[in-house]
Amino acid sequence: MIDINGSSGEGGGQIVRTAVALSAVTGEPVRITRIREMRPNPGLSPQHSTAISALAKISDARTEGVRPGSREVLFSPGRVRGGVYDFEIGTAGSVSLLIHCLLPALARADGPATLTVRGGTDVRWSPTIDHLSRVALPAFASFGVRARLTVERRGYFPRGGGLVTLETVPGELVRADLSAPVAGAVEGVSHSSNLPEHVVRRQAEAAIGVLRRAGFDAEIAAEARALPSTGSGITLWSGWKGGSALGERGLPAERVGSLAAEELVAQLASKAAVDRHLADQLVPYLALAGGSYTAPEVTSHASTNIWTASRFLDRVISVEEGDPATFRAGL
Ligand SMILES: Nc1ncnc2c1ncn2[C@@H]1O[C@H](COP(=O)(O)OP(=O)(O)OP(=O)(O)O)[C@@H](O)[C@H]1O
Repeated sequence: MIDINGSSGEGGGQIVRTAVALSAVTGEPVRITRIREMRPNPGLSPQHSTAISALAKISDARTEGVRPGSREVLFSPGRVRGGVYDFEIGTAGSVSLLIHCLLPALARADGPATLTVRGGTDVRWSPTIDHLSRVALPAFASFGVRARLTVERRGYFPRGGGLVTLETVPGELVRADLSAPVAGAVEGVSHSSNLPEHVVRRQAEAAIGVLRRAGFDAEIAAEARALPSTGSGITLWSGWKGGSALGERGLPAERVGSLAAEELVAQLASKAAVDRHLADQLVPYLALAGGSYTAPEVTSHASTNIWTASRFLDRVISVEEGDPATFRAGL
């Protein structure tokens, strides 16, 4: 049994997701205490407890303390099974974070899996669904993760109701070295639901303006829909780097487009291979398969994720700070 102090480092939800994910992959039971102790709303949020319950279902795990508000969780996994699963995250919780939590286990399952996940696809403080499908999954694929994601319908805060299908095929994870950025054009999607058509156009035009001034051409798809939830956003990507922003009342569409483009331009200015978010999201795969990658910086999410992974796996991850910073894990 591995004991994890959930208030270590960043002390957020990611320690919990990474700990249960690696527990399911290694078969090593884990007890996580002091969960999100320093957050204004301590303990598990509904989003976290849904992720743990979903992973428990896939890995036939025995659990204790998995409910919103809980500060201590026990997770004792069985065998990870492929199959057909249907998960619903209430309160527009992030579909992407749920998938980040399940993916290491699904990659090592006893067969292919098809998941439908309902919840929020473009919500704050989490990867947009396009960051997951266009930036993270291609990078995970370099480590041998075979997954295909289809966005059937977006879901915005607070109503959610997004619908995503994930198909995975298990296999051996393989060492990868992502040391230089992938050269490629900037692509993107500007999207909205139940808002005037000009919102997606203005978001995209503002983004293109910022990107042009920085020397990048971009092709941005426009997606204006009428869905159960209302909202807007834009995600831009190039290789293993992304930038995104979400609309909100009072925030002009031009500002939303510029914010996403400025984020991507800042990431592209670095010689690093991956963006600052992907750098923490890749840690479980680096720890499982070995290899290396470069990132613009070492965030506290990244160092906390390395610490969590080191509790489950012997492979030592070393980090050289700088821009680019190098993350490396031996054979
Ligand atoms: N704009 C973004 N693009 C891509 N990834 C993002 C973005 N914003 C956040 N993330 C990623 O989402 C994850 C958030 O982890 P974090 O622990 O903060 O989540 P949480 O479960 O909401 O926890 P808490 O509420 O305790 O902070 C990290 O992997 C982070 O890199």
